[in-house]
Amino acid sequence: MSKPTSHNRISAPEIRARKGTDPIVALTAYSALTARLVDAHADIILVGDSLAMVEHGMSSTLGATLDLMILHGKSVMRASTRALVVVDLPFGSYEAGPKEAFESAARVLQETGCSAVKIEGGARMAETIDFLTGRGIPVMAHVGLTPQAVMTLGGFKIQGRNESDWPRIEADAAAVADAGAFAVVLEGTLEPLAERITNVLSVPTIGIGASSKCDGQVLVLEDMLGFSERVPRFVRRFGDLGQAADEAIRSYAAAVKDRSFPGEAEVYRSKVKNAAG
Ligand SMILES: Nc1nc(=O)c2c([nH]1)NC[C@@H]1CN(c3ccc(C(=O)N[C@@H](CCC(=O)O)C(=O)O)cc3)CN21
Ligand SMILES: CC(C)C(=O)C(=O)O
Ligand SMILES: [Mg+2]
Repeated sequence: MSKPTSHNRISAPEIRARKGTDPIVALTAYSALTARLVDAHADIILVGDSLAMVEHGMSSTLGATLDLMILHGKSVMRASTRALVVVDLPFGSYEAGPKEAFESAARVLQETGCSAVKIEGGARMAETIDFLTGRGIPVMAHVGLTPQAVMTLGGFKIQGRNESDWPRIEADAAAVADAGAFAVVLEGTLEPLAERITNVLSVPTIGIGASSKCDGQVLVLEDMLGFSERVPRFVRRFGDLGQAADEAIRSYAAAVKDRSFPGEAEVYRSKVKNAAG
């Protein structure tokens, strides 16, 4: 029996088994263009609901809808072959209960062909994570700074600044791991707390603004490429593509205005055909 092509991808169990081995490389991608670039080097491509802000100019992630996530998920799947593709379940598509979460997650897997979903929340999401994983849907969890809770948190606030909050965040991470999550994103948490959680958890932690001791790291691609104008402190700009793009677009505009574009090589000058041949 020939293997379906999707089985050439890294699987959720393979990511789980990476705990304590070499670091897991994850990045976001929302489109075919960026998915192709990331697929060459990353273990996990996350179709993050941050696309609401980065790609659609919204001021939070709350405006991402299930239809929008599926549209971007399909695009990423078409242009990737190796990486495990995880799609964020957006705000309002899973919080009401396990059944709502299953219906949303099943749509995402069926319509995009991706392998897993990510949901935000700790202990309160344990029942939902157990329900999904028990029905064939791998779940990546996300605790600490959970951007979908921006309104109740009062902003994108780093978590665990008060040591009295640590037991709650540790319990959240343990609860989602026990419920069957194959990995846990730890976002915007104090470094020693992230290290402690990584040491006690049986599944990999993927850090963003967390700790180099996490089992892997994730960043928003446009942030690390240097496209984003303002970025959180935890972002390292590994490139300056925003400036490179600005210079290219400026040159194009100048060339159009001074009529140096299009040039000889960029126009068609073959002999004009006439009735005589
Ligand atoms: N482009 C982009 N990159 C991201 O990393 C990202 C998104 N969008 N959207 C969803 C969330 C929101 N994120 C954010 C956004 C801002 C801060 C931020 O400005 N934090 C302050 C610290 C605040 C504090 O100390 O409590 C900072 O200075 O880094 C953090 C995470 C991370 N995620
Ligand atoms: C930052 C990552 C973890 C995310 O959830 C997103 O991009 O939406
Ligand atoms: Mg997200």
